[in-house]
Amino acid sequence: MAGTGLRFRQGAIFFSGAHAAAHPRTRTPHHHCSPQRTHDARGRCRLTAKSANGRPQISASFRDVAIDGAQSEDGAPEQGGSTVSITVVGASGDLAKKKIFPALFALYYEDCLPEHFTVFGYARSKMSDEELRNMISLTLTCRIDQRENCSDKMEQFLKRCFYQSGQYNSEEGFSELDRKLKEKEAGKVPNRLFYLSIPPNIFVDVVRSASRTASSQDGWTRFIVEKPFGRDSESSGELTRNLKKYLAEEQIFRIDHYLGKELVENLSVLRFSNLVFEPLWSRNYIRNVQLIFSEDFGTEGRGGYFDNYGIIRDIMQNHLLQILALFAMETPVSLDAEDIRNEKVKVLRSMRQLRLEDVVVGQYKGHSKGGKTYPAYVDDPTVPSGSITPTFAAAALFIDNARWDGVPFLMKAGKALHTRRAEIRVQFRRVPGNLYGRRSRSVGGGGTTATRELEKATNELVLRVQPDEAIYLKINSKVPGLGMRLDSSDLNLLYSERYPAEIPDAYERLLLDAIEGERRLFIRSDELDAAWAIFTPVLADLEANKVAPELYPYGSRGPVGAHYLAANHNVRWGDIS
Ligand SMILES: NC(=O)C1=CN([C@@H]2O[C@H](COP(=O)(O)OP(=O)(O)OC[C@H]3O[C@@H](n4cnc5c(N)ncnc54)[C@H](OP(=O)(O)O)[C@@H]3O)[C@@H](O)[C@H]2O)C=CC1
Ligand SMILES: O=C1O[C@H](COP(=O)(O)O)[C@@H](O)[C@H](O)[C@H]1O
Repeated sequence: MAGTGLRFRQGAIFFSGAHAAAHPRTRTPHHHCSPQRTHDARGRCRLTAKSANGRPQISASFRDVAIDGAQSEDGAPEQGGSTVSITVVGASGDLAKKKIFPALFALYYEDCLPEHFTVFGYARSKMSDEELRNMISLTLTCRIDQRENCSDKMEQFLKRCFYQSGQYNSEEGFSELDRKLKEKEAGKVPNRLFYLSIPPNIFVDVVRSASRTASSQDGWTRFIVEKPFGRDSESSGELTRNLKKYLAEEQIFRIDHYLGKELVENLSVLRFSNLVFEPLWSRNYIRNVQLIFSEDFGTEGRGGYFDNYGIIRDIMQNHLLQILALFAMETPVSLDAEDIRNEKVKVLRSMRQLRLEDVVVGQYKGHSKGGKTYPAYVDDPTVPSGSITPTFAAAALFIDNARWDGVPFLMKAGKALHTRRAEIRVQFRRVPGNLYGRRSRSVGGGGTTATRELEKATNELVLRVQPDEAIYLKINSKVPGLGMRLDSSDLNLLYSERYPAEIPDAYERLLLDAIEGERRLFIRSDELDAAWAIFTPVLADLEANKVAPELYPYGSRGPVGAHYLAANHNVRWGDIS
C-alpha cells in the first residue's frame, strides 16, 4: 500500500471536497477539526491529497472528509463510521510517559485526532484505568498559546484512556485487550495502532501475540516499532524477518523521531523549493557537511540499555544518518513516501562502509566544577565496571556518487558534553580568486586591507535542529562606512521570531502520520539494511579490537581526537571555530 498523500502543515495547501471523497485516504481515519479554530494558519489538522502528477490539490479540512458520527464522552462509539484505537505497549515505561501520552494529548488538544478514538495502555504492571490516568496526567501539558480550558480538555482526554495488564508474550493478555477494544469500537470500522514502547528483545513476542489475537478484522492494524532495530546487519535482518512472519511491511512503522523534527522536515523544502540552494548542492560548491549532536547530560537512568548499544548505534546509525540521507539524496520523483524512500535508499547504498581509521570514540569521565561533581559513565550502577562503550563518536563518511564524490560528511555525537545541540553545517568552498581575500592589497578608498582571515570565512549554512530552531547563512559583507572593511555576518531565520507558535513535538507529527497511514517519515526495511551495511563492519572492528575510548570530562567539548579526525580531512568543526 503506497502512501496516500501528504499534509502541508505550514503552507496550508489542502484538497477539495470532491477529491476528498474519491481519495483513498478517506477510507482510513475520519478526522474532525473544530471549524472555530484557526488551524489553517497554523497548518495543522488538515489532509492534503495529490493529483496523479504529485501536486497538491486545493483545500478541504478533515471535517470535509469525516463520516459524521458521535462518540460518548468515555470513547464508546455510536453506530457508523470508523474508529481508531491506539494501544501503547509498555505504557508504564519512560518513553510512554515522557513522550507518547503527552503527544497524544497534544494532538487531541489541537483537534488533530480522529473524532472517534480510544487510547489503551498495555504493560505487565498492575494498574486500574484510574491509576493509568493519574500516572499520565502528571506529564500532560498544554500549549503555551492555549486557546481553551486546558484542564477540561485533559479531563476529556483522560476519559478516553484505559488500561489492560498482561504479559508481552501472552495471547490471553492481548485477547482480553481485544475484547475491551471491541467494546469501545462497537458498530464502527475498527482501526488499530500499536505503539511498541518496550525493550527490543520483546518486540517480536508482542507482535506475534497482538497480531494473532488483537488485529482489526475489518480496518487496518499498524505497529509503530521503536528503535533500536537490531545491533548490526545480522540482528536487524533477523528482527525484520521475524516481524514479517506476522506483519506486512506496510503495517510496520519504524520510527526515527528525528525525522519528525521541524527542521529536518524543512530540509527537503529548503532544498527543493528554493532555486538558490539546489544548484549549489554538490561537490562543486560544498566543501564538507557536518552533522552534530550533543547532549549536556549523561546516560543517567538508561545506562543498562545504552551499554549494549553505544553512541554510534544510539544516534549515528539512525538519527544522523537519516538526516544525511535527506540532505544528500537526489530529487525524488514526487513527494510520495515510496519515491522519497527510494531516493534515500539509493544514496545510502552509494555510501562507503565506514573504516576504523575514520572513527574516533570517547567516553565521559567524572568531573568536578563549581563545587558540583559530575559522574563518569562507568559510575552508573547499571553500567558494567570497566565498560568501553563509547558515549562519544566522530566519524568521516563518504558518498561515492557523482554529486558527492570526495566530500567528507562528518558526524559527531556525544553525551555529557558542554551543551545540548543538534545541527547540520554546510561549509562551502572558497571563492575562487577572491578579490577581497588578497592579503597585501589595499581594497578600498578607505585604505583598510582585507586579511587572510576573511578569506577563510567561507559561506556556511547552518540548520539548527534544536534548541532554538534556526536556519542561518554566514556571509561576508561590508561593514558600513567609508572604508572597505569586511565582516562575516549571518542571514538568520530564527523560528521563535518568525513563527511564534510553539513547535509540535516530533512524536506528535509521527503519531499523526501513522494514524493517517503516511509512511514518508518512517524507515523502510531496505533503508535499514543499507544503513546497517555502512556501520556494521566498523562496529565489529571496534568490538573485536576492544578499542579503548578516549576519556573526556563530563561537560567538556569531547575528545581532542575529533579535531585530528576532522583535520585529516581538511575540516574544522563549525561548532567550535
Ligand atoms: N526512553 C527514551 O527516551 C527513548 C526510548 N526509546 C526506545 O523506546 C522503547 C521504550 O523505551 P523506555 O520507555 O525507555 O523503556 P523502559 O525500560 O521504560 O521499558 C518500557 C516498559 O517495558 C517493560 N519492561 C522493561 N524492561 C523489560 C524487560 N526486560 N522485559 C519485559 N518488559 C520490560 C516495563 O513495563 P512493565 O514492567 O510494566 O511490563 C517498562 O515500563 C525502547 O525500545 C527504547 O530503546 C527510543 C528513544 C528514546
Ligand atoms: O533516540 C534517542 O534520542 C534521544 C535524544 O532525542 P532528543 O529528541 O531529545 O534530541 C537520546 O537522548 C537517546 O539517547 C536516544 O536513544
